Amino acid sequence: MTTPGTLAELDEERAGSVASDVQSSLANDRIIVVANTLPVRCERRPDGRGLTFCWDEDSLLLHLRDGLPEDMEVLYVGSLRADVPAAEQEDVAQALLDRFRCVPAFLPKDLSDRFYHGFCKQTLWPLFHYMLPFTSDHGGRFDRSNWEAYVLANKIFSQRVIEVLNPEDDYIWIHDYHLLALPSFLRRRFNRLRIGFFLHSPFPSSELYRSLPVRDEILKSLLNCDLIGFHTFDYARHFLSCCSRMLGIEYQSKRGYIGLDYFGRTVGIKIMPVGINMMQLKSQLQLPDLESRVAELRKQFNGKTVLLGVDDLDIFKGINLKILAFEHMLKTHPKWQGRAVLVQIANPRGGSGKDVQGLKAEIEESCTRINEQFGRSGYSPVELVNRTLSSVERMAYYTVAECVVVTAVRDGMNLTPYEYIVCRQGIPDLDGGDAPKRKSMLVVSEFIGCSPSLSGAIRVNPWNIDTTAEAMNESIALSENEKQLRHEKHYRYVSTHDVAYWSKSYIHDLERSCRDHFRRRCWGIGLGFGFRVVALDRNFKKLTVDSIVADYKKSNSRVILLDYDGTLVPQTTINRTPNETVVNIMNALCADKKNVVFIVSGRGRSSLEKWFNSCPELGIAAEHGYFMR
Ligand SMILES: O=P(O)(O)OC[C@H]1O[C@H](O[C@H]2O[C@H](CO)[C@@H](O)[C@H](O)[C@H]2O)[C@H](O)[C@@H](O)[C@@H]1O
Repeated sequence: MTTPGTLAELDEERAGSVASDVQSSLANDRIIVVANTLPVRCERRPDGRGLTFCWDEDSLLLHLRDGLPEDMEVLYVGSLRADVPAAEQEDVAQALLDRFRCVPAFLPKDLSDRFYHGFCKQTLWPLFHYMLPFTSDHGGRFDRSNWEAYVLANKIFSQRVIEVLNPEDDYIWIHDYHLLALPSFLRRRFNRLRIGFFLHSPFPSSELYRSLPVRDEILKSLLNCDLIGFHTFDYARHFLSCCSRMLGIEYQSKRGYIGLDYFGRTVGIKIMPVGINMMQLKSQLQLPDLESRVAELRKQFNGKTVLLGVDDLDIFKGINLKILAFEHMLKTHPKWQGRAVLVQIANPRGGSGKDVQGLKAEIEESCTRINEQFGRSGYSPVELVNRTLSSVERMAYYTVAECVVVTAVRDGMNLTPYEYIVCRQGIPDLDGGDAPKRKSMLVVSEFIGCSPSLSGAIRVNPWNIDTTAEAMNESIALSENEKQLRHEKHYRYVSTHDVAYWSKSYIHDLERSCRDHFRRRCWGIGLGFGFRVVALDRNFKKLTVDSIVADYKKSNSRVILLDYDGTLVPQTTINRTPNETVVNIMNALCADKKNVVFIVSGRGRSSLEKWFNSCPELGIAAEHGYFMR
């Protein structure tokens, strides 16, 4: 289990090495950021003719640009949150490319449903949040057609990438669980492409992950990347143990870097929790609307202590557990009756499936029961806000809240506590009076990615209603001084580990992981007898003999792998024994200390050993690798 200290230390160590040489070597390169959705909002014009677009300022992917070198071009590939009829797609694609450097992937409706609502939301989302998806509630079986739709959708994303790709100069950065199959499609085409991946959701324990029928395909696809990023040490650890148990691939750790060897490449593992966009949040704190909204809320909750929850309406956010814990707190600490209010914002963005409808009904029922039992004139203990709030409204709630409570049963990261801390720092006159005192309190689930980074938060097991109720009581009852100290500690961390810090660190490691792609040279040579040489580089491009000879002379360490039939002897000959020239060439190659030479063949060991008896330095991998000399 990692501690905040060790994670932070690892960050600092790495950040120190985000040196200017890396930044300058990245300048003029281009990065293609691929995610399920583009960081643009679109709306149909009121007259129904065409769409209008603007940047989605709430999108994390939009702000990762802040950590990249200024002159690094960023291109986005992803889908739009809108149905675009086929007749409009070309114009929309052109407009998005020209104005936003965005490349849309249009998926047919049926495919998109089976990809997103099917495999993403019915299989991967529950599994990655520790719920076995193949129970009777979820159809009782693995739906292979949804997986096929997922693969096909990923292929369509890869085609959009390939259309704009410059394989020698571009970096690819793929995001989240929707696109786990994408690296395979890209690597298959471009062996030297620089590919990074970041998983925003949790990666579950191997004991759960192993139940997925397509577990190997997904792991292998991820291993086609050069760098795989996770929010926490635990998610990375689970991934590594899946690779070990399911694929037999072990990792090595050297000077703080973790790597796995896969088909001749080292795949780096990066642990780096994401942060928020400090600049954007700070500028929003200056908005005049915010002040007036804060004043309204202060009036509404005058004399009350506000505990706040801000969650997507999703079954893994533990919203009902929070409401039940609050109810328990009112019972066990009656002094809060009439004085404490839980405001729960339930953002309906998450979806509208059967699960979500059931969850909504359950939450509403709990709220009604608590308000009937403890409410009185002018006091409703639980206020449920069942709509999507603007960022200004959300910030106003943060500003008036004494404590934020996150009881998700699993969440990749969860940035609600971070936003809250910055909002509480931003408004100086929280207490009124002369000396502004900034304070904030957090109760957070131990099952969410931000938990290890927030050492001043009260951590809870959200399934335990009693201890969560106690934590809520403790958080609001703590001394003012203690609340200030915890706030200061959190603010220091959150303000220095923002989204720009995250992307800067990620791209630095991606560059480092890919550096030796261009250092190591690799050819495949087929000798057709009659001595016609066909040499191919890693991208299957034909090479000239001159360029091979030049590279050969330059290199200090060479591995030469030779097939036997069709390479050392003609394919058509009946006598398969190598002639004297071939044996001499083998010995000459082996005599050079810079060379390691192997014959790699499906032939039996006895004939190869006999034929090359006079070449003691020559390696033999016979019988398709079952025998090695
Ligand atoms: O619902 P989706 O469209 O499938 O997207 C899933 C969620 O993506 C975002 O959350 C994820 O990334 C966050 C930042 O790294 C992380 O805090 C969170 O734990 C991840 O699940 C988005 O913020 C959510 O609203 C989406 O539901």
